Formats: sequence, C-alpha cells, structure tokens
Amino acid sequence: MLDLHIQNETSRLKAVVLGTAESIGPEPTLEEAYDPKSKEHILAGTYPVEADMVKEMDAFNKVFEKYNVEVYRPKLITDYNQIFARDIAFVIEDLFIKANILPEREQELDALQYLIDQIDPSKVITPPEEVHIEGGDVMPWNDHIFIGTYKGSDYKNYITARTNQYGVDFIKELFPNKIVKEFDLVKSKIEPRDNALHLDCCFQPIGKDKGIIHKSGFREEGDYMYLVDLFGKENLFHIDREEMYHMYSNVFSIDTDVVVSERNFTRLNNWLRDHGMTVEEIPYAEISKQEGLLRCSTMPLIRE
Ligand SMILES: NC(=O)NCCC[C@H](N)C(=O)O
Repeated sequence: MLDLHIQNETSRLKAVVLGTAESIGPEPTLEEAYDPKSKEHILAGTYPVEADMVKEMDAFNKVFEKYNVEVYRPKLITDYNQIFARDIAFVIEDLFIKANILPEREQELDALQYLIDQIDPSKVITPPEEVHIEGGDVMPWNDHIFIGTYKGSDYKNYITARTNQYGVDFIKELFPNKIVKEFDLVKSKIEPRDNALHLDCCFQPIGKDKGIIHKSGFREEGDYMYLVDLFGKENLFHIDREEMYHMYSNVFSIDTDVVVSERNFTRLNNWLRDHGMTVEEIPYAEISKQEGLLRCSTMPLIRE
C-alpha cells in the first residue's frame, strides 16, 4: 500500500510522479493545441521535439535521484502527450483526487492505474461530472488550500479555464477544516503573456513563508492582496509579464531549502540563493514552449 501524505508545497519530498515526453506523437495542429503558447510555437515553426524534451525530463529525474526521491512514471501511451502529470490528479493529505481534466487529456490518467491500484481504494476520490478541476490549480498550504479558477460568465468558451466553481465547492466540502481560498485568474486563448493557465502559472509558495507571484495574473486585486497579506510583501518575489510567460512561478520544491529551477531564470535563481536556498538548475526551456514547466511535470505523492 502506498501511504500518501501531502500537507503543503515545499516539505521534504519522498515520492513523486514525473511525467514523460516519450512517445509524444507528431506535432499537434493549431486546432489540436489546447494552450496559446503551444499555438505560438506551432505558428513560428519552433514547437519542441521529443528528443530535446526527453533530455530535459531526464535531467529533472537525475535531480530526484540525487535527493533519493522515489519516482513513478506513467505507463507509455503511444503518440500521446504525458508530460504534465500535475494536472491529471492531485494529493491532499492522504487522498488521491482524480481531476476532471480537459477531454483532450483524459487518457493521461489511465497510465497511472498501476499506481492507483497501490492506494487504499477508500482514499481515491472521483469528483462528479460537473466538477472541472486540474492539479495545476490546486495548492495545499498547511491550513489553507489555494485554488485557481475562472469566474467569468464565458467560462465555457475558454479552453484555458480548467477549474470551475463546482471544483472549488467540491474541495471545500471534502476539506471542511481547511481554509479553501479561490483565486480568479486571467485567461486568454490567444496570448500566452495574458494567460494564467493554472494557478501555478502565476503563483507558487516557496520555502516556509515565501512565494513567487505575478500580480496581473489575478483578475481581482483583492485576490492578489490576500496573498500579500498572508505572506508579507517582502516575502514575495514579483515577476513581470515576460517572466510569467517563461513560467518563473513554475519551479519545483524538493524541500523548504531546495528548489529545482530553469537554468536561464537568473534573477529568480539569485534571489532564491540570496534567501539561503540551494537551486538545482536544469534546462527546461523546450518543455516551457507548451505552457508548462517543472511543477506542471510532477505530481507529489509523499512529503514529510
Ligand atoms: N499546471 C500546468 O500549468 N500545466 C501545464 C499544462 C500545459 C498543457 N499544454 C495544457 O494546456 O494542458
């Protein structure tokens, strides 16, 4: 039996699912792509190739090996994108909660059935159909659970809006003792610089009391201010529009003082080191072209 345990985003990681770029299949057409950054690269002729992305994920895996983290990989589905393990399910406390993901990505969860079979079935939760929720929008943070959503009445027109109010309410009911705080995120189907695809594309906690944040990722200033009040302005590393586009907020914590980051994120990596953290720098710029980065590629199962 696999005993899951996740209370927050940064405690020492023991076991994780890491997605895979193997057998990713042919480059999607513009119509098949489901995020604006992938579309941008398809149009520019710079969409990433499998071999480069496999290398980047191998580098990530090596960091996990270095820190003795147990790594699970999805079973390969032929010609299918399985990089972003984060979104297909998520763990809070000892529960494995299946996401209700974009139909285009539905098969990704089948590849983890071998892992789900190792979890006590009473701990595996399947939300009802009206619930839309993806793991990139969900962040347990001790007494809080942060959730990214989109509250616009045009929700159904946005393929980039992945978590709805039913999703937020579902988590509130499942965890009545937690403070569930939802954040209304900016969405664009055509401009990745104005699209917070998931909460982890514009915010993520780091260390014990810090965070990375892009103010304009939030539709409501009050939501941004909630985080400023909770963390303290001096503890938040503010990123600009271009840095959000490069996905600076999507690094990944192995511990409160160990962060895996992209090697070109110089301004962020220096700030992390200045705050006493070890930064494991790896190349991840090719995967970034699909509007996801390090946090998006992982699904933590056990943290201390
Ligand atoms: N948590 C995340 O932000 N995941 C990235 C998912 C990117 C993928 N291209 C998608 O649109 O679903």
